[in-house]
Amino acid sequence: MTAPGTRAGAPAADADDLDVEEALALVREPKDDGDAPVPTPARPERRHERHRATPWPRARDIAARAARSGSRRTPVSVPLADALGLVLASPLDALTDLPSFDTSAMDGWAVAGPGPWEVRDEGVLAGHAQPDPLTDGEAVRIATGARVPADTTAVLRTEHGRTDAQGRLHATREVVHGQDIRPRGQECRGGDQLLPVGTLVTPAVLGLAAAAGYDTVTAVPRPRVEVLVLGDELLTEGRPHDGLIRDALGPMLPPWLRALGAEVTAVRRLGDDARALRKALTGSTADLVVTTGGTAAGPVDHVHPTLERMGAELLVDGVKVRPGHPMLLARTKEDQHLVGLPGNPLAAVSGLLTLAEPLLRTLAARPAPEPYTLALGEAVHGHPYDTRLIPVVLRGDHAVPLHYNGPAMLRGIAAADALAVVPPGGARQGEDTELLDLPWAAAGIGVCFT
Ligand SMILES: Nc1nc2c(c(=O)[nH]1)N[C@H]1C(S)=C(S)[C@@H](COP(=O)(O)OP(=O)(O)OC[C@H]3O[C@@H](n4cnc5c(N)ncnc54)[C@H](O)[C@@H]3O)O[C@H]1N2
Ligand code: MOO
Repeated sequence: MTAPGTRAGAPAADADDLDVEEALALVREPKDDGDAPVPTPARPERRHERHRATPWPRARDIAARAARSGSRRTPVSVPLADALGLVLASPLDALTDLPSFDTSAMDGWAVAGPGPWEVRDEGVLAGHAQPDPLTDGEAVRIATGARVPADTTAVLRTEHGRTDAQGRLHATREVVHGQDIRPRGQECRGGDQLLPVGTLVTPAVLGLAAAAGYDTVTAVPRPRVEVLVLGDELLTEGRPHDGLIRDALGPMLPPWLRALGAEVTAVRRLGDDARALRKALTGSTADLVVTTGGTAAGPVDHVHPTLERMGAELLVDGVKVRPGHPMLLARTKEDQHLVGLPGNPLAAVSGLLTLAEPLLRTLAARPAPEPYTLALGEAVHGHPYDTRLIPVVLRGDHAVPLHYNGPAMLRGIAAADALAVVPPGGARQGEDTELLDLPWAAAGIGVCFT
C-alpha cells in the first residue's frame, strides 16, 4: 500500500507517516527539501463542528464535574475479598490494639531476669493459651508470634543462646531489657485511626484491615456500567469475512472499565437498530452507559438522534482530540450519564480515557493520578487544532512513540505503556510531554481487573 502523497517509486512512508496522512487527515509539515506534497485534509471539518467541539483538557474537566453533579452515592459495606480498588467511605479505625497481646518477635527463649536460666520443659507456640508467668532465672522456649509469659524481661534469639551440660541457658551476647518483645499496642491502640476516608483499597489496605479485625469495609460503591456495542458489521467469533469484522470493543472495554473502578453489569450487542438503542437506554439503571460506534453522521449512526429524542442533555459533543473526536458525553437521566465512544477502536480508547476515566474516577471517589511528563524519544506530528493521543513505550527516561497509531488500529496501543498527550502543533524530540498511564502498565495485570 502506498501512502497518499508518496511519489511513485519512492520508498513507502513509514507507518507513522501513513497514519498521520491517511487516517488522521492531518496537515503535514513540508520536509526540508521542500518538494514533499502537503496533503489536504481528507474530511475538512465543517465550521460548526470545530466550534462545537470541546478542547481536550476541558472535556476531561466536564466529565469529572458531571460525576459530581448527581446525588451522593450511599456507602456500602463490602467483604474484604471484594473491596480491592474501592475507596474507603469511613475511616479505618483499629478495632483492637495491635499487637493485641505482648508477643515474641523472634524464635528463641522468653527469659526473666539475668542469666543463666533454667529452661522449662514445655515451650510456647503462636496461637496457644496464655502461658504461666516466668519466675526470675527461668526461661521457656518461645516461637515468633507467641504470647510472652507474664514477667518476661527479654526474648533471647535461638542463635544468641546455648545450653550447658546441666541444661541451663546462657546468652552469648548482652541481653537488653525488653529486647525482641513486641508490646501490646505497639502499632496502634483500639480506636486509633489507621487510614482516613478517601483511601484507595490496595492489597496492603486489605491486609491492614484484616489485621485490625475487619471482615468488611465501608466503601464508595463501584459505578455500575453497561456497555452497548453498536454495529451490524460485527462478528463475535472467527475470522473477518465478507465485509464483516470482529468486535474488538466487546472484549476490550469490560476489563478496561473494571480497571478504572467500574462494575460492568452488562455488555449488549444491539446492531444498528435505533429502536433497540432507545429501549436499552430508557431501560438502563446503570450509573454510566457506554456506547460504541454510531457517533458520527452516517446513515446508521443512531446515537445523536436517539439522545435527542430522549431529551438527553449533551455535555460534550465532540472533542478536539485525535483520534476520537466524535466522542460525546450526555446526561441521560438524573444520576445517569452516557459516554459515546467512536467505533474506530483506538478512537474508542481515546474516548474511554478522555471522558469515561474522569467520570468513573470521580463517581468512585478515586484520587486523580498525579500528572507526569517524560521527554519524547522522537518528534510527533501535531494536528493543527487538536490534541493527539499517541501510544508510547517507556524506555528509561524517554517515551518512544509507537507506529500503528491510526484510529482503526490497536497494534500500537496493545504494545504500549502509556499514551502521550501531544498538544496541537506537535512535539519535538526531547520535549517533555504529558503521559496517561495504562492501568496494566501502572498497576500490574492482576491487580485491578477483577
Ligand atoms: N462524515 C463523517 N464521517 C466520519 C466522521 C465524521 O466526522 N464525519 N468521523 C470519522 C471518525 S474520526 C470516526 S472515529 C468515526 C466514528 O464513527 P462512529 O462512532 O459513527 O462509528 P462507526 O461508523 O459505527 O464505526 C467506525 C469504524 O469502526 C468500526 N467499528 C465499530 N465498532 C467496532 C467494534 N466494536 N470493534 C471493531 N471495530 C468497530 C466500524 O466497522 C467502522 O470501521 O467516523 C468517521 N467517519
Ligand atoms: O480521528 Mo477519528 O476521531 O478516526 O478517531
